[in-house]
Amino acid sequence: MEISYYISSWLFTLILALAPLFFLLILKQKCANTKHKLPPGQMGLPWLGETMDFYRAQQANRLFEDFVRPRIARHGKIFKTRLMGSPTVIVSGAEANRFFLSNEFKLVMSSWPSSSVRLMGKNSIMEKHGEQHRHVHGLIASSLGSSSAESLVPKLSKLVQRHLDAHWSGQERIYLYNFTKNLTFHIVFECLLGIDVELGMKEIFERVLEGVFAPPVTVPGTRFSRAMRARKEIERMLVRIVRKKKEEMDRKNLGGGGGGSEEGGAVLLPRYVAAMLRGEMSEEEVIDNIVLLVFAAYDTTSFAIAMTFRMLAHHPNCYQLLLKEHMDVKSRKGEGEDISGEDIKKMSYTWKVARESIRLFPPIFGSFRKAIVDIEYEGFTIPKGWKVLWTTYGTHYDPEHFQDPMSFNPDRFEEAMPPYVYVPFGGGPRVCAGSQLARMNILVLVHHVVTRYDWSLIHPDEPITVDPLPFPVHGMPMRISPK
Ligand code: HEM
Repeated sequence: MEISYYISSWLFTLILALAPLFFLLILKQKCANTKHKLPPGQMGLPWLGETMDFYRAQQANRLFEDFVRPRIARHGKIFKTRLMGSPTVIVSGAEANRFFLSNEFKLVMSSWPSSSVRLMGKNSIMEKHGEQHRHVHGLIASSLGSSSAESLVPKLSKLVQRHLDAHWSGQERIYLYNFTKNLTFHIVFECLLGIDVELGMKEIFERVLEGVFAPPVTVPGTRFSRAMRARKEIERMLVRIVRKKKEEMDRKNLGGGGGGSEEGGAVLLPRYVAAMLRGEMSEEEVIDNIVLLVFAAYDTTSFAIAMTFRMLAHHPNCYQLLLKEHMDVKSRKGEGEDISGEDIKKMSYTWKVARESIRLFPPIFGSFRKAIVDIEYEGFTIPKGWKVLWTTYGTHYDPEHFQDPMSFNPDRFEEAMPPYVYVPFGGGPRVCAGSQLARMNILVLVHHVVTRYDWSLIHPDEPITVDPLPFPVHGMPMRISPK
């Protein structure tokens, strides 16, 4: 009796003594919860999260309609989910684009699947940060600043005509998307890099690109292991080409301050090799960045061209305006005289048509970043290590920025856009380094097609699928006849 009385009074004293401590702990937890408030949203199943819904929507090219929009309606423009095991916050709107894209390296860093990194190489621009990133980005961007890109026009125009002669002459039906892929591949190598395309090169590159988003399984027979083998083949080819260029430039003593510009203006390989000779880039960096450029340019530009023609087929009035623009350019040329960088400036309506097509059909839906610190944004905390996904659709399809957003209206580009609203080429330090080349590629091809051929689409509403970037399922067959 005495013992039980002793124990209960001892317990009572202990509880009394610890009560303030418990109270403080609960208070602290509550404060922490309100201070570190996670965005609303569903994390879904363990590890898998909402991955299946995300990929189903993406594959049908309905990521915004079927995945993002319903969640914005439920939770608002910032919401959390879980994709492929990673807690992820999806953000929408111009302010979110500005915040996350301009804070690259400070709050976030771009985040690619390990298969992409292994196939592009760990020395490519996608894996570079800070000063090293700025150097490589600067080399590409200065080769393709608007005036340098315009200096590529004569070469690009000859290449386009050569491809039209080789693949369209005498044909009644061509596959536009497949044609533009082949053409873009040659443009990147021959016009931008200054490398002749060798037999079988494109097929090997395609095998590399097929594995870029595949699971990184190295068992023989998988997409990824095939892609890794192709990557080694490409590497051998490129090492030979880069070393040959290095010897040539070494002999001519062209490594110095001119950055290789003595070797031919905007052409990039001599610039890369000059940086190598100055000790600013390694051979591995040059090789990895060549592979990365093909990956960055190939499917994106081809899809942009395909969608521009699709929109022209759907909007005959716009086509008439565009055709007049090109016939005017052609009529001012002498017999056999080719277009120049100056003529590109006269294709402003065509560029509006292309920009509007890319707004509605962005080749890249957005991209992933990883939080490198805890981020406070809009009253929520995004914990360090979480992924952030910004999307082009978040602004491109928003009536706040684009009146009647799903309608095709090239004239909306007469007004200047506020920053971070029209973002098919991204923004901030990682803004697309090749947007000017994409512009030249689109304008020059459109010019030669519409001035030389009458054309119509065989499937004007051809379905688009995504794997991992969007493309028309039948390769966009077109009926053509010479004018
Ligand atoms: C219509 C065609 C194109 C579209 C829509 C496009 C879109 C984009 C986007 C959205 C990004 C940023 C990705 C991110 O923020 O993570 C990007 C980056 C990049 N693009 Fe493009 N691109 C196109 C064509 C090209 C071409 C033709 C080239 C070069 C030949 C190119 C080279 C690059 C490079 C090097 C980067 C990485 C920049 C960096 O990390 O600093 N792109 N592109």
